[in-house]
Amino acid sequence: MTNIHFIINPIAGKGIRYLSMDLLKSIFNVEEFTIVIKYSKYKRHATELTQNSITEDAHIIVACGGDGTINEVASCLINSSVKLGIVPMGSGNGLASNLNIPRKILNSLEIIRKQEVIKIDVGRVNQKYFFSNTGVGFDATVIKNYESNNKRTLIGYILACFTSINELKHPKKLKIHINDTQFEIDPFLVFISNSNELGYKFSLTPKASLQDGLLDVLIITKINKLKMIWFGFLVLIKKPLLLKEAQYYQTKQIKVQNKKQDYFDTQADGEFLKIKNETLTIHIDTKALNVISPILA
Ligand SMILES: Nc1ncnc2c1ncn2[C@@H]1O[C@H](COP(=O)(O)OP(=O)(O)OP(=O)(O)O)[C@@H](O)[C@H]1O
Repeated sequence: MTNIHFIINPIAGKGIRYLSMDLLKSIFNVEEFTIVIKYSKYKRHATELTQNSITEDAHIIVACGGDGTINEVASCLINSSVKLGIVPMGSGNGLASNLNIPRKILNSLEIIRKQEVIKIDVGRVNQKYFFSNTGVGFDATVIKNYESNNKRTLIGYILACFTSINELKHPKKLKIHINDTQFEIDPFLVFISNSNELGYKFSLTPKASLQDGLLDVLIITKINKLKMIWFGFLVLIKKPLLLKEAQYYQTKQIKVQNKKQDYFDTQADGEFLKIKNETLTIHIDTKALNVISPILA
């Protein structure tokens, strides 16, 4: 028997997310599968539920939600033989889209039933895992505003971008160590990505791959508000790297130091995060997670 556990974030995306046992039984034959359904009740609860599922000998744990839910579930499955399944129920669903997992629930369940697994890379910023992206500067401010406006939709992200343009405080003089070089910048954005998609098919790191053992890094120095709007336009037409101030790197590790402050306002997979340290060390663990995906291994 295969033990399959579904961990559902009921407020992901447009909200009121659920899966019925009848639907699941119609796809996962009860003679082959034992099905368990759990709902998260608060932030980070999916992590506790996943840890319990591992103790209960789950073979497959399915994160049903967006990138935040996937992060909470997958962080417990690094270097484990338990397979991660994904049912995209979030707003952006960047990681699911990069993995070619369809948004239609029935289709994503069919993929999970086939159990074809690939290994993907996993990023880490200090002690915190990320699967899609992390960053300092504009993206962290956008996520902070997105979380406070309570609209988990594309409109929510767009509103958060406009609020952030008005209130962005550029972190001062960050020291960057990357690929044997060091330099100092006043950044608009230091964005580090494992995946090539932010969500809604937008990307800041179009060359990124989940399986290349590398992090893709977009660094943009301080720009004025007009340039920020120009950058937004370039993102919309999928040409973010045309911005003159954009520098693009691929690396296994990047260090970001802030000598003026002993904390960073950052984000990991679209969740706002304050990290109390004057240095962020961001690196990649190659092929450390087993994910059920229609992409061939
Ligand atoms: N019952 C709950 N009540 C409130 N928050 C919850 C609950 N369950 C989970 N959460 C939190 O909801 C947040 C958002 O989840 P998630 O990222 O999956 O959805 P999303 O933001 O709509 O999608 P995406 O990140 O793909 O845009 C996560 O931080 C998670 O911890």
